[in-house]
Amino acid sequence: MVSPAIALAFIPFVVTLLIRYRHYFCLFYRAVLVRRVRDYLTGIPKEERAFQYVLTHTIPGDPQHILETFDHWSYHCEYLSNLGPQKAKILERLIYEKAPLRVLELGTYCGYATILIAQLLPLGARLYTVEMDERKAAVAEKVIRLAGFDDDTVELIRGPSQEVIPQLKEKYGLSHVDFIFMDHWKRCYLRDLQLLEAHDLLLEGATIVADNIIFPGAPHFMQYVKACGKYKWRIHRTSLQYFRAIPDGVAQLTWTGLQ
Ligand SMILES: C[S@@+](CC[C@H](N)C(=O)[O-])C[C@H]1O[C@@H](n2cnc3c(N)ncnc32)[C@H](O)[C@@H]1O
Repeated sequence: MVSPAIALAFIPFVVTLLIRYRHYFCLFYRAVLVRRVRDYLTGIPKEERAFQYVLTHTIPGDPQHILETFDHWSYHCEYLSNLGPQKAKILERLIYEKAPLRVLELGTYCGYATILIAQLLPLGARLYTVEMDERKAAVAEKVIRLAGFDDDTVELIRGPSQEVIPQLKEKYGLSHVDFIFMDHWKRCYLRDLQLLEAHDLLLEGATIVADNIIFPGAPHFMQYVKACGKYKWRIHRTSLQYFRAIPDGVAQLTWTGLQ
């Protein structure tokens, strides 16, 4: 049995922890607890609820308006792990600068970054986006079509990245990519980067953008990038989507072509 005096001594420690990490608790509350309760009460998955809101509040065929509607939902209703408006500016600038023709996105989710990228692509460019979760892919498909993009501009590939990447050349006719946006599970970043290298999919000078490099972080991926000598890299410091108080970063790599 813990004596009341010892228990009392812990109170300042617990209070300090709660104050210091309040934003992370808030994230856990919004992203996990609220989601579970609403999933249970409505019987509809969170991403489908978000889509129903977007469908009734947005202008079809206007990708920018769809993005704003998603942002409104994520700020005011339920947290979604979309790229969000701050990081969108970083990605937007890079797409403008690089004007890529063959883009690969790993982790489509609801299609937020997909339509952000697709609306900025030069004429004749194509975006391949990979999602392994069938329910999320179904929502993304509806969002992509709602934004007005057809199969020639955006191809949604259903399946885990580790199975899709080795098939990109033969099955999807994608000989090389010049821009990659990695935003799937962070533990897959390193494996998939090495898969892209092994299957000779990276065009010299290709840009790879990897989200959530600080929170939750991808330390093995960054260690490899820094040590292997095959990439030039930099980190764009920003904050977690829809949580300005939680620091995060987006990594920008350039493939030098050196094996
Ligand atoms: C953070 S969300 C992506 C957000 C999206 N890029 C956006 O900005 O709107 C991560 C998504 O990656 C998907 N995912 C995770 N690991 C994957 C893998 N190995 N292959 C394909 N999809 C994956 C998850 O199902 C989830 O939908």
